Amino acid sequence: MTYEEITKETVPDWVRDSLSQAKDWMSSIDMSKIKVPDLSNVSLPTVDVSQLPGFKEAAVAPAGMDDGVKNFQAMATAPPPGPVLNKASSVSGGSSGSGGPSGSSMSPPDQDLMILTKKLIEVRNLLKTVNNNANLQLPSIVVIGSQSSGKSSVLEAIVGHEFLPKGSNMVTRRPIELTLIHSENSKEEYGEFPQLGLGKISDFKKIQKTLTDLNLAVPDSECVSSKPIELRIYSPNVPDLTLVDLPGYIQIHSRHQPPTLKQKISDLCEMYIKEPNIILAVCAADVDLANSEALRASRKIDPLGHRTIGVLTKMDLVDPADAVAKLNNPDFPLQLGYIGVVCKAGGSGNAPGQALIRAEDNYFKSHPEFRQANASVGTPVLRNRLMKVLEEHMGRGLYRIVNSVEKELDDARYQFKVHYNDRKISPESYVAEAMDSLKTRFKAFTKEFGKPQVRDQVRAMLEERIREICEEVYWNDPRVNQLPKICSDPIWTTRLDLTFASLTKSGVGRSSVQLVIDTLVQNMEQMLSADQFAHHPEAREQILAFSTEILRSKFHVTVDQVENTIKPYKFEVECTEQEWQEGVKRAVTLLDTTLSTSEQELKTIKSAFGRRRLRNAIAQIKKQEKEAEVNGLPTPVVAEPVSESDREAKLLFNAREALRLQKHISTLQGRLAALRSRQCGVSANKSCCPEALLEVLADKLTYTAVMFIYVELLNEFFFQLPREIDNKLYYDLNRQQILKFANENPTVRKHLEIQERKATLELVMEKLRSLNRKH
Ligand SMILES: Nc1nc2c(ncn2[C@@H]2O[C@H](COP(=O)(O)OP(=O)(O)OP(=O)(O)O)[C@@H](O)[C@H]2O)c(=O)[nH]1
Repeated sequence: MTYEEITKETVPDWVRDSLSQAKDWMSSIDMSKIKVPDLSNVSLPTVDVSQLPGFKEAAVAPAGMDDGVKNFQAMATAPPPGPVLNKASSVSGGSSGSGGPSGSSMSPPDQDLMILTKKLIEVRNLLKTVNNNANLQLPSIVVIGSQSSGKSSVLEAIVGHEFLPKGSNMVTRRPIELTLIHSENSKEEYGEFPQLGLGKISDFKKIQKTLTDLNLAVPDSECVSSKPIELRIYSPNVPDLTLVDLPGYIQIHSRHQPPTLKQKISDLCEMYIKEPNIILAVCAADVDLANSEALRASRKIDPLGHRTIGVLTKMDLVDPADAVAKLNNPDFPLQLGYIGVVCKAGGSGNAPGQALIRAEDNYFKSHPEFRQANASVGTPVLRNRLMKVLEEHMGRGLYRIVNSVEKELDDARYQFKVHYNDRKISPESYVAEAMDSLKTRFKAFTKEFGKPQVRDQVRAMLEERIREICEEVYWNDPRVNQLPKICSDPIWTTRLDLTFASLTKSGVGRSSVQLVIDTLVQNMEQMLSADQFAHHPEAREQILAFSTEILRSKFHVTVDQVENTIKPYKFEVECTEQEWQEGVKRAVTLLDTTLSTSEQELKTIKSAFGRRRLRNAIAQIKKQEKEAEVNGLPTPVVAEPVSESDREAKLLFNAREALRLQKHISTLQGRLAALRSRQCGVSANKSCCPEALLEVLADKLTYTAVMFIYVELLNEFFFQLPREIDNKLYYDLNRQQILKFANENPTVRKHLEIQERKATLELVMEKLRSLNRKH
């Protein structure tokens, strides 16, 4: 391509101007002082323009300049890449020329070569996060070969480190998807297992150990699994490549291995060597190529050898002349050729790296047969060829992948529009929204659960207690109906004091605080079971735990406060006439409800047994009771019948219950009449109307208790809980926990997935378009 052709195309004006300026300067300077690289097949003037005064300033890319322009700068200063299978990379110059695997960083031609591959590897990694659609696959180099053919040694020579599992017990059991990432500006070399999230591993022994463990985790009974292990290696000494190491082909299975193993390995390899992947068929040079399983498999799937590279390992183990002859393998010619390597020099085995490459280079140089035949040999040559072939295949697949990504993107955009009306969310916004809605519901609850509601609860609890006390002390005593006449009798005043004490000393503080706490916890549980929190059991438990924690921390102090403040009522209660009237009213209501409950129970018994039968049975019981009384015997007890079929016993039992209820109803009616009488209209007659006095007392206890429960417990809880929710479930969460929380909700997970897929595909599309233009 001529200078004019180059500049006419996609080059921005400022670059064209700089180059044209450079061209003018060239004619005015002394060419003899300038270093002239070999640009024989380019029609640019043979000059390294970067050496020219003023070029550097002009060529510094302005911020935001895209990679295409940067590439062009590189192209302007470097010799152009040769054809894909450049014979210059044979033993005559290639083994030392293309940058050793563990030597310095890539030389400029390699950098150029790698840009498309690098970008497409990025694209590939992005696509992997979207889905496993076969149409979105970019080519990888798949390494196949018989066991011990030297596959691992070749891969390690390319990487420059020993990191693959070793051992006799079939240690490669899963595909290892290896991505090599050339990190130009860093000296750091490390590996990462993206599926495991172990972070950077700089020790290659550790990488080897992890790989071995992952492989050996496949049980002996299965021996092989198709689940790949992903490994990424970052280094300034590796080219950008994607490789897959597979279990080696076997001839026969051993005693402990499954009989289907041979077939399983073949199937696994066949799955991987399909289009668009490139096949690296590894064969040991000391074995007859006609028997090579790798070549056999590749011939089946790639009969014309368009995408197969043959690698002959162990070249040192055969006569050099024979080795050269094997490289031309006429039985199965490959368009991408054969390359010979020695990955274990001197028989002792060098660690992969510089020393191994030097030893290999020495070996090939020390045998003139290779030089004379201009044979393609050496790991650097192999490495270079892999880069070129991968780039070429990636370039070829570009159009196909652009189309597939476009289709996927259209689909993702459609789904996003139809299902979510293009509404964007983020895991963070979802967490914030979930917490806000919880806090809003909590606030609504605090309004609903004000002092009046708490008071109702505590009062209802004390009413129940009054009922129990009255039943025990008054309503079960037959003399109580004479009370209006005999209430000044000391026996009744003493009883009144006892009743009074049993209410005030019954642990009102503890039980009222516990009652409020139970209600709060119950409400929290209800709140957290509703809506979105139903999807977040862990967060729900956490909120409940710190709610209970706040309440627990306030429990004792609130109980003490309540008990202290109600202490004066343990000795006396003063009340106004107004308060007394209110007390009487409440006592009447209490008796009314108790009365109607008893009446209802009696009615149920009557309708179950019939009035006549019941009357007769009651008469029989009364007779028995009379006889017992006459004879000075205790009242006969009728036990509850065990068998449902014992109808007679059941009747007698219920008759006794009906008798009790009749007496009870009569007592309650008597008490109601007393409470409604003029006698109970004034507070001076307390001992005649104990129910009213207990009601007055309960009211005072309730007001006092609720006041302190509100101040010490509720206010604190209402204030602290929203802050705890913010601190522990919002600010404290790391990115991982936020993602986990959001993904627990299936609706949100789906929304995020489609949104993520769309965003990734848009990014991929952008990268692909820019690459496509450059390509
Ligand atoms: N002499 C010599 N030995 C080699 C060469 N390449 C590999 N070897 C040796 O061959 C043996 C097998 O090599 P590996 O790289 O483990 O072979 P593999 O194909 O990965 O073996 P499996 O993973 O068991 O299938 C090892 O002892 C290597 O040291 C070579 O170029 N020359």
